[in-house]
Amino acid sequence: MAILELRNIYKTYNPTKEDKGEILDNINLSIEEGEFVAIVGFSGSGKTTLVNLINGLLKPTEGEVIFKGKPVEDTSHERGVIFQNYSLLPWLTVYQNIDMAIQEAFPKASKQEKDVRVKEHVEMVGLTHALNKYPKELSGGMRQRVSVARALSMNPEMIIMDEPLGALDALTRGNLQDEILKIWEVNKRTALLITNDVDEAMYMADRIIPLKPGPNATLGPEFKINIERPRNKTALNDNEEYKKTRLEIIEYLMDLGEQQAAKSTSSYELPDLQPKDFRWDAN
Ligand SMILES: Nc1ncnc2c1ncn2[C@@H]1O[C@H](COP(=O)(O)OP(=O)(O)OP(=O)(O)O)[C@@H](O)[C@H]1O
Repeated sequence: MAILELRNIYKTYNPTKEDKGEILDNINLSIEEGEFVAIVGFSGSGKTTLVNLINGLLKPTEGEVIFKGKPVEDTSHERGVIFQNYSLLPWLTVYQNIDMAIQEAFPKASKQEKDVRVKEHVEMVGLTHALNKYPKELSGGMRQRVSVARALSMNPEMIIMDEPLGALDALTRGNLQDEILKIWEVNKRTALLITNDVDEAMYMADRIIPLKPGPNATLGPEFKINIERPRNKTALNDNEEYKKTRLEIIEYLMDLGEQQAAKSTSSYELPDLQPKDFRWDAN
């Protein structure tokens, strides 16, 4: 059963102006319960706008976002978002940041239940030693771990990730990818990852859907990643299916980039593409 459906989404931030600045157009997507879907997009193509529409922070100009059969009207702890920029409250400790989220999702839980839940999730991301630290005392990787713990502590049915690991070094990024995958598999959640990293998308997702460059960005054809889980980064480099699909995706994105460059006088950035013969070393 589809847990999330995007139906004919059109989004502009200036509906009344002559130059409407259309961001997204004709976005249609259906995500099944338990799936892990990645959307790979060009910089500035409208990825965050799409996340905010799904999350309920924004409303589509036209079309509908349907979650569990009902139109999304507002944010909800059923959809946990892990943002690009950690978004922790700087005046609260790790414990307090997570406690606040739990308070919102489980207002009737007792103090002790909430305490157990905070500690359980902090432990899940290996930060028990930093429970009483403030965000400024943590590294980027640790802050992002807190964001992951906070999103998951609300027990969301769907985890939505907006380029959550972009700012991290390769080792921390690899470790967090594995942690997120573990949590997704063990808890049988649905996940949507927005990224500009094709390899990250291929390692984590069941299907990859490109978001074409805007204005009027729309979704491209999906690429299925038919590779058994758990996936092993070293083995993936020699997996024929992986190599073939990776090449298809990269060629598709490069073609899109070239078409866009021919149309546009302004410069823009491609997704994080690596040369076709690049080998991804395991961490
Ligand atoms: N509140 C807003 N009002 C007007 N325009 C906006 C607003 N938010 C975003 N935009 C514009 O919408 C377009 C898409 O922005 P968005 O942040 O969704 O893209 P993105 O793919 O997430 O970008 P990046 O890869 O840089 O994070 C950009 O041209 C941006 O300037």
